[in-house]
Amino acid sequence: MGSSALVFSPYDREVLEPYLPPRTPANHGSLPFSTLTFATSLDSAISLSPGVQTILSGPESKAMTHYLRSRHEAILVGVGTVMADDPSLNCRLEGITLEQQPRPVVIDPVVRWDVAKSKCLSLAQQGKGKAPYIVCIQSNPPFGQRKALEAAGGKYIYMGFEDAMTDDGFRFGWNSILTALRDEGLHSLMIEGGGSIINSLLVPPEVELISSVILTIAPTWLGQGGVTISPERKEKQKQLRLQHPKWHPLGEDIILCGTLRADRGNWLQQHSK
Ligand SMILES: NC(=O)c1ccc[n+]([C@@H]2O[C@H](COP(=O)([O-])OP(=O)(O)OC[C@H]3O[C@@H](n4cnc5c(N)ncnc54)[C@H](O)[C@@H]3O)[C@@H](O)[C@H]2O)c1
Ligand SMILES: Nc1nc(=O)c(N)c(NC[C@H](O)[C@H](O)[C@H](O)COP(=O)(O)O)[nH]1
Repeated sequence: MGSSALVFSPYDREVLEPYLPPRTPANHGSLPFSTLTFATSLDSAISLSPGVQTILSGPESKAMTHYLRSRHEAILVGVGTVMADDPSLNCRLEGITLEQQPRPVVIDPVVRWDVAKSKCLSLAQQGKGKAPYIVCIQSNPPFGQRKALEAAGGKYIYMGFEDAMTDDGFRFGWNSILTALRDEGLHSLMIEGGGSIINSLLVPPEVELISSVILTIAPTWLGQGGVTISPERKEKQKQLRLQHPKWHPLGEDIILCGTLRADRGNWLQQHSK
């Protein structure tokens, strides 16, 4: 995505409003309002392959993503995404103050990402975004990286070792991740990807932690071999279906909003036009 300021219309903002975190944060103690949001192709791919950044959003839905960034206190991605994209993870809408910028959160269990060389940290050093919080298990990250991160206002958040080890590496439970972020004072979280992060959230019981879903669907097929969104289906699991879906065309793309959480249904029914 480029660096010029973006504009998102008041009409489009109103359409999204029922799916966004309340402007006054909810009860102290509750987990962050978590919005799952990503751009997908018609064949459910979010990129051509794991290490490749693939632009799917058109200019209008790109502006929407930046509006979403302005409406959440944090923006979460996995280490695969920061390694592939070296993203800015800031909001480039006109008139956004540093206070309104989202806090980037990167899930990076064994600290593979060199934050000191990242665009994201460089922007924080220039006052154009906040420095990231890195969720990891590694209790001794490289000294130079830690120094640069902390000097810019970022930090490592250390998760417990005991529960995290699986056959294919370290996996933190989503409840634990959201609890750790709540304890950092974050009330709302926009989860942008990548594939591993999204697929691991779209299974019960984790799916109940997602407050809203806002997808960009681009009119393109990426073909086989891409990073696809297709969560594991557990035995006897019911079909996972978006509740209270709302379709909203934006440029050449379509935005699909909805919820997966039983307790959000009534609220959405009352507030959706
Ligand atoms: N189209 C979009 O909206 C969009 C959004 C984000 C990323 N992407 C693309 O997705 C691709 C990256 O996806 P990916 O699946 O390879 O990487 P990812 O960003 O999902 O990161 C995966 C890594 O995160 C860590 N991780 C994930 N869940 C964890 C958990 N519960 N506990 C501990 N660690 C966990 C693991 O180390 C894992 O290897 C890139 O090509 C990127 O461009 C696209
Ligand atoms: N909404 C959206 N449309 C896309 O076409 C695309 N590729 C992404 N990808 C999300 C991922 O998190 C990327 O890393 C950031 O979109 C890049 O982020 P920056 O603009 O550099 O901040 N997201």
